[in-house]
Amino acid sequence: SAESSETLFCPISDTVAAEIFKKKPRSRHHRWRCAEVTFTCPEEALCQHWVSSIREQLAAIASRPKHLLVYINPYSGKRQGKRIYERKVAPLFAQAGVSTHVIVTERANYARDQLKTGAELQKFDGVVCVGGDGMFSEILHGLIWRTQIDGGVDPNCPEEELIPCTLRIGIIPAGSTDCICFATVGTNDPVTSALHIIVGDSQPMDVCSVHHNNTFLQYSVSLLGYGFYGDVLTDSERKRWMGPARYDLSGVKMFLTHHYYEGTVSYLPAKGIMGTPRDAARCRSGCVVCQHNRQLLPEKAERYEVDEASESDSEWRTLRGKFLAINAASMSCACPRSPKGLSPAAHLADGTTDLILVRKCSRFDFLRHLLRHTSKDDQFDLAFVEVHRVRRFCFTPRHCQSDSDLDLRENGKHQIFSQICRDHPACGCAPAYSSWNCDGEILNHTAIDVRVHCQFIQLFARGIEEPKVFEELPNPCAI
Ligand SMILES: Nc1ncnc2c1ncn2[C@@H]1O[C@H](COP(=O)(O)OP(=O)(O)OP(=O)(O)O)[C@@H](O)[C@H]1O
Ligand SMILES: CCCCCCCCCCCCC/C=C/[C@@H](O)[C@H](CO)NC(=O)CCCCC
Ligand SMILES: [Ca+2]
Repeated sequence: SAESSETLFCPISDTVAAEIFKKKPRSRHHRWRCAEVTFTCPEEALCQHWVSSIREQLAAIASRPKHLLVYINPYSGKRQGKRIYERKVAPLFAQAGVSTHVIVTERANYARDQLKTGAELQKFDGVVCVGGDGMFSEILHGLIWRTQIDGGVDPNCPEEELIPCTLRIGIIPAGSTDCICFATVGTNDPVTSALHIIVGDSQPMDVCSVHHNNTFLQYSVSLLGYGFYGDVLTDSERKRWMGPARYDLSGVKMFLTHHYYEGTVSYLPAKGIMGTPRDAARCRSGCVVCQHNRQLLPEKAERYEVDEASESDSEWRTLRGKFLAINAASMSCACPRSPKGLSPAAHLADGTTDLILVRKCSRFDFLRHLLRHTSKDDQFDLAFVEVHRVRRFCFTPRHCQSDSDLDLRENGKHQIFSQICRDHPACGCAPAYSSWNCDGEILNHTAIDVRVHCQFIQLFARGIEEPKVFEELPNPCAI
């Protein structure tokens, strides 16, 4: 009788593929590809039995999503989002039996607003965004907001214990920076991300809430940057038509302008935790530092009391000065521009953020600091740079000590003058204020209060896998 064969869908990493097929691993680490493995057996009935058993086993894995809500931003990055999804991702979802409800966004905040109020979320196992960090931010805001309102929690209160979101978020990278995807997967490759979604991976992630007085402003998972990165973002928004290259042009421009800003930073150091921002070790798949530090935090009710106690214990530290940049990196912020990131030893899910203060220095020194983001040298090993691992911090710009100053400034006057100064750096008048870059969005307040919420959301990812040495791999024939 004729032999029967059936091809099964099997995502594997390059290194495992190399071991199975005895090829050399490809140089671009962390990419996953589909491989076809054909099994043959002498009887068709037996073959069908195998196929249906394997399908049943796969369907029984509860962590694998079966129904996904997908939002595509058609204007992300090089405007390839729709094409990337249709050509590279949709066929994989179909092959893996994942059903989808796909929505192409019609305007900015379309996805966020739908998730906040309209979308019926009960029937989905996760929400996927096709786009960049801004699109991810929309999904994050929609889901967090919806969860708090449904649970009766007031997001405007900075002390409120937020309710974590249960729906996982998937990112199909199609943006300009793709920092969140890169730092959680190790590459910004749509096929790899689709496969992590299909196999149902989970990666917890910290979320910072940002408040001004008692008003909620925004959530952040990657970079909160005042000074250099705030100015780069403000300038680059007017060059959106250039696509991803806008950041390079604005980066050079803002480096040459060399503005510094005065202000006061207060922070609550993360005490008793494992890890420091100067460690050589990195946050990797199954990170023990993240697991350990999560366990240090007491459960909900007690945690609130402990935070209150430590804050009143005056463990807060305060620094004043002139800063070229104030950055809070809740994760490494690794991206194709800087594969080691703004804070290479930061952790995805340890309940802390790395507060990096770059004080006023010469252009030459600032360039040394920036260039070290792209080399092996330590960007913190410079006299004008300091870094602290913190649970919470506040910033107040120098000219903003009272509420009345604040209202005047934020209602336009400051915006107009700082814009004139930015556009005409030759006027010699340095602007008093920068803006906060919050995961690629500009905040419209400069005095902010930031608090880290440990492991607040879950992504369809598994963290960056350490490349394995060949000999360490099990022999597939022996399993
Ligand atoms: N249909 C749409 N039309 C215009 N803007 C949109 C639309 N859908 C989403 N947006 C907005 O586009 C902005 C940029 O999107 P996104 O982050 O996906 O791309 P990017 O800026 O190129 O990438 P990155 O954030 O990685 O730098 C987001 O702020 C998002 O709110
Ligand atoms: C003169 C040579 C200088 C070389 C310096 C390279 C330093 C690169 C560090 C890159 C840090 C990226 C941090 C990520 C921030 C994202 O949340 C945000 C949203 O996508 N992207 C930007 O704000 C876009 C920010 C782009 C900054 C360039
Ligand atoms: Ca963190």
